[in-house]
Amino acid sequence: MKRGAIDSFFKPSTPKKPKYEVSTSTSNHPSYPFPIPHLPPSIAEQLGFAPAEEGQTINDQRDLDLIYYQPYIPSSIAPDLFDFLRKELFFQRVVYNIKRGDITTTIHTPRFTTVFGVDSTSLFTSPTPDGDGVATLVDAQTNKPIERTRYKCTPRPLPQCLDTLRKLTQGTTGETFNFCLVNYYADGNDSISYHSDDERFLGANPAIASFSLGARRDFLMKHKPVVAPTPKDREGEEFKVVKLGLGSGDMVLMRGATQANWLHSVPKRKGEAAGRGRINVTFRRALVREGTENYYRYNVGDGGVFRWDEGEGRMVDWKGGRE
Ligand SMILES: O=C(O)CCC(=O)C(=O)O
Ligand SMILES: [Fe+2]
Repeated sequence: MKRGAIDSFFKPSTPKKPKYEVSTSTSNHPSYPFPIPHLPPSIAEQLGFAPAEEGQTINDQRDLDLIYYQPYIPSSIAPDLFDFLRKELFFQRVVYNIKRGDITTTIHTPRFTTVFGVDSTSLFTSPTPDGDGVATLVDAQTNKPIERTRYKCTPRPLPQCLDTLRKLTQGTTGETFNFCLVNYYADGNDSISYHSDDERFLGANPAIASFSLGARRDFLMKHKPVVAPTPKDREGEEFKVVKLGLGSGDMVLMRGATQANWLHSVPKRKGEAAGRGRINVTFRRALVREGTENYYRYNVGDGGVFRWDEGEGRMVDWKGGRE
């Protein structure tokens, strides 16, 4: 008997992770660099059991209104959903300039991003059920194709895989979403700094559903500085930093007064999970065109497309199929 055979006889066999079966149907659109396969049937089927756990309300500090699903995506499919999205979506690494007075600063977004969706003034017609049809952008009121000048950017419809998750999330939360932003944090050096998603184009008290897949990362929240106390502010009130160690499959719904009053971030980190990737998927609702322009500007930009390379184990410049 060969040595390896004895080893494998005595070692408890680690079951090979069943790889999902790739769907042959795809979502296509002229704005996509390449087609995106539909959700693998095994993932789609198990999503029927989501949310895997009931949401826990976190509202023990002023203006904080969260529902934390730990997890939302069943643990049986979270690893496959992570692999699928990382492999099948296209990403950008956006660089942009900000001007403050005479000074221009170049910002290198410290993560990969991608975005799909359009604000509520427009909508994409549904493609045919077999997925072969191509969605066209129409006016939400008249249902007529939009004028070419409505957007400077090129809005992209949600692919079936993300639209399935969007509908599920709408059903669970009772909220409506028309945008999907995806972040890929390649390792512990990728991050998002403290900010709030309080843009006017989201309207008052926006609800944002935020999913985590892959490596566990800390999600920190802190109250915005109270500059001019109003009657509802309490003298000397102190806020605690909220720290959620978001694991694969978790979902945080941020709603109510949260965005207006709290900042959130995913800081850089060193150590154990720092070398592994993490995907964040957020669903939001933009009400007006500025939202669409803003989201495409900061999540697509004008640089190249990246795609996951399984052999290299990293995102690589994607040049296929372009003339
Ligand atoms: O990655 C996360 O969990 C947060 C992402 C986020 O805050 C954003 O995209 O606005
Ligand atoms: Fe955010």
